[in-house]
Amino acid sequence: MLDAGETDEKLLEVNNIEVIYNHVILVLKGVSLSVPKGGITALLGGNGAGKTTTLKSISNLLRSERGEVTKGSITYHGERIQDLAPSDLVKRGVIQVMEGRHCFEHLTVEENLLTGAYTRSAGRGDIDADLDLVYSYFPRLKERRRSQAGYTSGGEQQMVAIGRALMSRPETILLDEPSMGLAPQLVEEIFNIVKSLNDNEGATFLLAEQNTNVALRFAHYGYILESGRVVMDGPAKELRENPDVKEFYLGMSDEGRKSFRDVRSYRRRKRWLS
Ligand SMILES: Nc1ncnc2c1ncn2[C@@H]1O[C@H](COP(=O)(O)OP(=O)(O)OP(=O)(O)O)[C@@H](O)[C@H]1O
Repeated sequence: MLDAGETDEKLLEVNNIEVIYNHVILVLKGVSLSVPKGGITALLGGNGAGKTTTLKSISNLLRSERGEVTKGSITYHGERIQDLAPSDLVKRGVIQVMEGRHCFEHLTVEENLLTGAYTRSAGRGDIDADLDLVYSYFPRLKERRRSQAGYTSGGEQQMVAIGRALMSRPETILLDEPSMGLAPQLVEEIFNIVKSLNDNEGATFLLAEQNTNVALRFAHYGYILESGRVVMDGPAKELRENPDVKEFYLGMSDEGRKSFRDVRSYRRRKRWLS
């Protein structure tokens, strides 16, 4: 059964992609995933698993890092998007919010938001209406609209980064590690806003997150990446109940602490998969 807001229309399809950095470093070894329209899909995994690389492959931001998709394909609404410039992709409705917030520190909060509308030819009236929409989701940003972004808190900068993405009126938002460096209460606040944007505006999300716990509470579906491969995927509810996910990603297990032997057999299994 589909959760509220989620449809079974496939929007974004990543088919068996391989990514190589600097012509030699193989980082993604055949990643496939599919993002339904109106859903929140989570890309999970530890440091270096390949989450950011997957998002950048989709948004075409690899080239500046000497990275390249060498095999496989990526389609959006059935159209191959691999050769599009990132700005053309934004025009088609796909935008990435980079890890680490990336605000223009010397601009005010509102000026930062306005930069998000640059790909559109909308008039001032439409843009003002979109600003109001962003402020309705992030009332804190309205209070701080005239503050220099560099002097706002980490949580507010994350809100600016998401708000700026919203200004391009995206259909799909690729959100990289929204919880990074934020206190638990703020992480909860950000994820609640993601959920309301999904519920009320129908925004589709693909989010990369190390915080499996919070991501699986808010997402509809999850993919777990390890060493550049998807090792497990399923509806978020099922992943939350899966004993291996509980043990290795959520830090809990039904049978109490597993023995070292069990851990070793899991590691063997992981090695076998990689
Ligand atoms: N520009 C680059 N050149 C070479 N190797 C890279 C580059 N960017 C990333 N890598 C390597 O690719 C692998 C995957 O990195 P990636 O950033 O995609 O992982 P991640 O799952 O997002 O991890 P994190 O949560 O730490 O950001 C890592 O081993 C990393 O060292």
